[in-house]
Amino acid sequence: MNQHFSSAGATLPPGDVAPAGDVVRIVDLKRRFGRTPAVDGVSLTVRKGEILGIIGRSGAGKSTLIRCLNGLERPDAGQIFVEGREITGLSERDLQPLRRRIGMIFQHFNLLSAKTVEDNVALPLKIEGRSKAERLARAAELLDLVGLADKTKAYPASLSGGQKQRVGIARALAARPALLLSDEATSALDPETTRSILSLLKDINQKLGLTILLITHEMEVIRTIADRIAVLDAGRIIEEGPVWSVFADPQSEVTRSLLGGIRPQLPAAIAGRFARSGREAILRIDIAGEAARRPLLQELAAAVPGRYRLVHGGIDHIQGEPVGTLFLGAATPAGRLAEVVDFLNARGARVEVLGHVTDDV
Ligand SMILES: Nc1ncnc2c1ncn2[C@@H]1O[C@H](COP(=O)(O)OP(=O)(O)OP(=O)(O)O)[C@@H](O)[C@H]1O
Repeated sequence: MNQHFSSAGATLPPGDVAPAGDVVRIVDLKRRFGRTPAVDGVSLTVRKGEILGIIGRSGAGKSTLIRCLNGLERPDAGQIFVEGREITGLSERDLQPLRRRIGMIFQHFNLLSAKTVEDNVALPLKIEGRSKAERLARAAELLDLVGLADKTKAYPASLSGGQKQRVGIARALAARPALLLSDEATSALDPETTRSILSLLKDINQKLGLTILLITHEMEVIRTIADRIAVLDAGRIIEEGPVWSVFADPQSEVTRSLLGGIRPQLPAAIAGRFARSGREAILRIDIAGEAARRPLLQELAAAVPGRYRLVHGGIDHIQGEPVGTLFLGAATPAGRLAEVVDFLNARGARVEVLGHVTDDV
């Protein structure tokens, strides 16, 4: 892997080689603007072949983190290693070859309107001084990969947003980067086009083993393609883990709020009928992994007598793991609701009693 850096001129202090498999390693990175700590001690690793999603609200520090990573911003403290080479502190000249190891795609595509699709894709290779024949062959190969083989001679203005982003992806891959950095790459696209671009990115990740760092404010994007998620807030990583487990059991209020839009909610028609005298409790049951695989409801009915019915919810699959929320109506003999909650908790479910209804919702 290090052969790419023969001209980088960066020397590594002993012991500072990133472990094999880490494409990016960020250690205690800090960057402040006046009194604002935009990035406030971020440590993060992007492993070879994975898709890591970084999510955060507006102002969380995502752009600053990216700008530090691609060398556009100088951090105040901390270190960034790309394929084991430290980039922090390098001169602009020494940074250039390392910068080429990172391909970027952007929200607004950043294509050159006066150049054809093929020339846009080949541009990074022109900058590298590759021959025209080599550039055209690589552009053709990449346009085929992104499904635009018939648009070689077209100009960006004649393309749809999704097609423009496909050109952006092809261009980002031209110089065979170690990392693809996606900065809100689907934020300007409609939901259907977003799905097709995400599916293309996943496909490329699997086919080429390409490592992807994806910055977004949309949980749906993370859910669809990321392996791991890191939640950034006020310049800090406040939560990190496999996507399915963070979705199943978010630890922070910020993550819960970011997940708000895509987590199942009790329909307002039911919540609006909560009544003090209701006999039937409505429970929210969050389950994932093992708890979602077992016949939980059957076991519950056998352990605590009562009438149980599913009023809303279901099981989704994230990275092949079952993750879901069930809204259960539980009419149990007086005083036994606590047993239901304890039973479910003991089997790894998280349970919340939302309210009570009369039997007819
Ligand atoms: N050049 C700058 N000068 C002053 N303050 C800055 C500068 N760049 C960023 N900031 C501040 O740093 C904090 C983090 O900003 P940043 O743009 O990195 O967040 P973000 O997560 O990318 O937000 P968004 O999603 O809105 O782009 C914000 O409070 C922002 O106002």
